Amino acid sequence: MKLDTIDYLAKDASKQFVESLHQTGFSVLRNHPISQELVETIYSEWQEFFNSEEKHDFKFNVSTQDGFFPASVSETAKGNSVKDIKEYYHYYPWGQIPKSLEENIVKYYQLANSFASELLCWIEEHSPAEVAAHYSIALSEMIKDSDSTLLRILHYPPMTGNEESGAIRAAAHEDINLITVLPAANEPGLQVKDKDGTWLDVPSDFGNIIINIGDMLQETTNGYFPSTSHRVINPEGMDKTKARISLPLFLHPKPDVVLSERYTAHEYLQERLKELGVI
Ligand SMILES: O=C(O)CCC(=O)C(=O)O
Ligand SMILES: [Fe+2]
Repeated sequence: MKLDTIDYLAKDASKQFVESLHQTGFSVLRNHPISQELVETIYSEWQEFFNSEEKHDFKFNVSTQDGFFPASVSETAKGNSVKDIKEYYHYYPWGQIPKSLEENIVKYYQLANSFASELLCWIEEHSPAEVAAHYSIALSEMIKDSDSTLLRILHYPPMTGNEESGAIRAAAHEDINLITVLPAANEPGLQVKDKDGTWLDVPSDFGNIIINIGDMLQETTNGYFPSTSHRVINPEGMDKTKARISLPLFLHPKPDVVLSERYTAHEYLQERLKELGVI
């Protein structure tokens, strides 16, 4: 398996993009319309937030899952017993957000959502007819005005040497949602699992944007678009002292969208959150 970066401005970009998603579950775009300056500003604003004590004033609401998740309650990936070495913030447009961080996050949320909608149109356009026949509504309609789409701001702190044995920044997992839009983080570490089980580095040049398939689109397409395992490995050498910030947007359909004969989006999400021990 090979992950090339695709030029968003190329004539056949949409075709290459969708082919890569079909083959690998991942696609990496350069020359895309998401402002790198905005992404960098967000990284530095949130680094400051995670370094401050203010974050504890925004502790997540258990029932609605918005807000700050400290490392002590951080996720344990499905099938894993050790917690990931990370803390994060869940932003929803209806959820809590520090005033000083609101403007850029709202701007980014809107930009990335409309970009995702264009990419879902690309996916639909290049889906084989027998796959597209199972879309209950247009893919871009599934996420339109959805309250469930989640922007996660992730902070992987510098390594201290006291981490739990076997813990990594993000253990191997698959995303639950339809697709994920992920600007390359400010530090490396993201890897994707090849069909033969080898871990490959995702080309994460600063400025690239990574799109991956989640379980919901895999369910809807009966596996035509695979939801591939990925992880974030720990830094080595000099990089150990560096924090890593990343900004995945998890595109979630509206709850009553029918994904397949077996599931609506709501039913699917509940089942997966239960498995994760989040609810
Ligand atoms: O931090 C990253 O680059 C990836 C994070 C991720 O895969 C996730 O939060 O689902
Ligand atoms: Fe992920």
